Amino acid sequence: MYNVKTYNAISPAGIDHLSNQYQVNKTDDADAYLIRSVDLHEADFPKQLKVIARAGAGFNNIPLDRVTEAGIAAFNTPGSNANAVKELVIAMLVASARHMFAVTNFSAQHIHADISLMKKTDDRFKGTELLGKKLAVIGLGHVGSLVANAARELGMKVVGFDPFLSSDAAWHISNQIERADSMKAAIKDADFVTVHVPKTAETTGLIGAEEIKAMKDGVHLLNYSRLGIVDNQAAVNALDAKHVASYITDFGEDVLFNREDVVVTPHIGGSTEEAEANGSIRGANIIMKYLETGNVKGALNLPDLNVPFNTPFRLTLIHQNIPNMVGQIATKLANNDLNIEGMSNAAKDKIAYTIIDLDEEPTEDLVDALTQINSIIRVRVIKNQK
Ligand SMILES: NC(=O)C1=CN([C@@H]2O[C@H](COP(=O)(O)OP(=O)(O)OC[C@H]3O[C@@H](n4cnc5c(N)ncnc54)[C@H](O)[C@@H]3O)[C@@H](O)[C@H]2O)C=CC1
Ligand SMILES: O=C(O)C(=O)COP(=O)(O)O
Repeated sequence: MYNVKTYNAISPAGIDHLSNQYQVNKTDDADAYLIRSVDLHEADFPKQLKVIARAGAGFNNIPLDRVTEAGIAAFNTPGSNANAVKELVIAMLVASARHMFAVTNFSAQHIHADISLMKKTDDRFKGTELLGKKLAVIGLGHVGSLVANAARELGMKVVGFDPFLSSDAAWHISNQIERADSMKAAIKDADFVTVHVPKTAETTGLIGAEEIKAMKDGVHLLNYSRLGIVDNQAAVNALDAKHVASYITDFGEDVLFNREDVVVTPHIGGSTEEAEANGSIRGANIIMKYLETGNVKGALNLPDLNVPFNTPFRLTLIHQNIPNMVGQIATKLANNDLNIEGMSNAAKDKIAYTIIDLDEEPTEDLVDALTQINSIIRVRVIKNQK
């Protein structure tokens, strides 16, 4: 039986997807965590924790260095909630162009009045259309590409900027999206700017005072990525100067509250029934695959290694990516008279991962001996359940 611990509201679809070999939230001493955006930076991890699956895209809540040092595999589920974010961003584009937040406030305050009369004397709620306006999309991954394509479908001119665009992501972008070579080129004449990049040291403050200054007067700015990617104080200064028309973000901060020109949604970009179910089912699949086979695809801190599991036992080893590791491991197995049926190895940056298939069960002494090799981080024995 494997133990899974969940954090945040995890869709029951993912919990129900786990096989009967799994029990959920019965103990803190879990083999796997299934999480959303809980901040794990200060968390201690139980010794037997082997995998963290983040149901969702952003993984800045996981202390990847510390998790890797503890031999814990970490995964996210990029794309599982991208459509949810896209739909909300499109809604916010329309809402900002049509002053929808000021309009609903006005209506709420004039509940008994014939409010349709006001528009005959007052044109403060006259909006603009998206058709023909220019949208700059910063970051063209799972979310950004969907936003760009949808805005194009609405008749907007769309320009994208993503210096690290993967070839896979490029396939999903309409050929009608203009490609900018720099952030400045993308934002300079955009009516709307929306940001869809992960939060990293490099993207913190990506949209600061200088970038906002380079935008055109009356721009609408959207941040559905993370707190800190847009410098909120710089955005407020530009709103005060009437340079930015509105700022719409999923990540609130004190400086943003009580302003008519700011809309803060409470981190709900990915909060739909469908997106939460997608993410939790993908998270459950990741956990089952990793715990039951050791195979890895798309981890944040381990290389891909997918080997059909056809022997009764398997050893998996997470270790430093340095010379002679595989030699040392093979020698320990030979010293224990264990025949290697199959062996595969892959590396990602400083970390390597080795899978060894065996007909016989490795002894505890062998596992101890392997664990004691300098630079081996974690050794696991997996019994084939099939
Ligand atoms: N508000 C919400 O509820 C949600 C927020 N997000 C946030 O959106 C982010 C993006 O999500 P996905 O599109 O699924 O991730 P993704 O990994 O598919 O795409 C991110 C893209 O950003 C690009 N990028 C990285 N640094 C860049 C830079 N300096 N300038 C321009 N582009 C850059 C990458 O090359 C990549 O194509 C997540 O990391 C998360 O923080 C994602 C889902 C829901
Ligand atoms: O997937 C993401 O990056 C999100 O921001 C969604 O976060 P959540 O799972 O709703 O806490």
